[in-house]
Amino acid sequence: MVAPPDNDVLWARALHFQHNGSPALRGVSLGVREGEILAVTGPRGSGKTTLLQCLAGLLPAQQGEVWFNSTPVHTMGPLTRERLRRDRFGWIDPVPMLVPELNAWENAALPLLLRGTSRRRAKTAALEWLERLDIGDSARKRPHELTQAQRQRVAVARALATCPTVLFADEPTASLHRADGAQVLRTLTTAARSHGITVVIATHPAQAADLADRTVSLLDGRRVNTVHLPPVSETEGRQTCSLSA
Ligand SMILES: Nc1ncnc2c1ncn2[C@@H]1O[C@H](COP(=O)(O)OP(=O)(O)OP(=O)(O)O)[C@@H](O)[C@H]1O
Repeated sequence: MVAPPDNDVLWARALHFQHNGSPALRGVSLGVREGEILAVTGPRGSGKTTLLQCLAGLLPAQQGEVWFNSTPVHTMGPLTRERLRRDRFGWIDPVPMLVPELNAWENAALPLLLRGTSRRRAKTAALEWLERLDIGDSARKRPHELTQAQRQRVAVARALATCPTVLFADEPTASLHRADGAQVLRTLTTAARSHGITVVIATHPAQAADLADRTVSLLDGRRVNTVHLPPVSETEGRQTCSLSA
């Protein structure tokens, strides 16, 4: 087993995954640099979701390797992967999955509360992110009182509230109208850049060109090309996440 390059926060080698015998990934290798926004594009069924799930430790790689910093994820047991996901990763689904019994700020604060952050600090952090996502006024509303776009903003706030090392976003604007989607993406990428959060986002090529530093394209579970865009030098003025329990 060869350790990944130092400047890659995530690194995958020759990843294979089959869903019930049907191949979804056929030998995908890639590295994700710290602070980078990497877009994963490809037609429906090309393996984008499966790749993100393998990188995030949601699915165990069936063949190949996944490394987070210098730690092999592919050899971790389910509990260790779960802890890694809880402590270091954020995840945004195409359709917002909120707890119906909790209001918007409680949903956004949930990962912090699960980590043991005090309720007061978790609430403060959740409210800050809801404000940044222009949904602060609805902080006390339950999911059924919100529009789909508002629910997705809550899901984005929830993913950012922990200041994850890596944020995985699986077609996060799939359920939104174009204007809503564009604003959510802008807020997400601005927040990620200002906090040094690495982002791996499955998205359409048109959106990828606007928001990502680099694009990896998949077709039938294989990488087909990579587009390099000029690096964005926004490390100056970067904010830090200082939240603790
Ligand atoms: N749970 C599952 N059970 C069986 N097959 C699956 C499952 N999930 C994905 N697949 C299959 O694996 C392949 C890759 O799917 P995946 O969802 O990773 O691609 P995708 O690029 O994210 O597609 P989409 O844009 O439609 O979400 C597809 O052929 C898909 O039908």
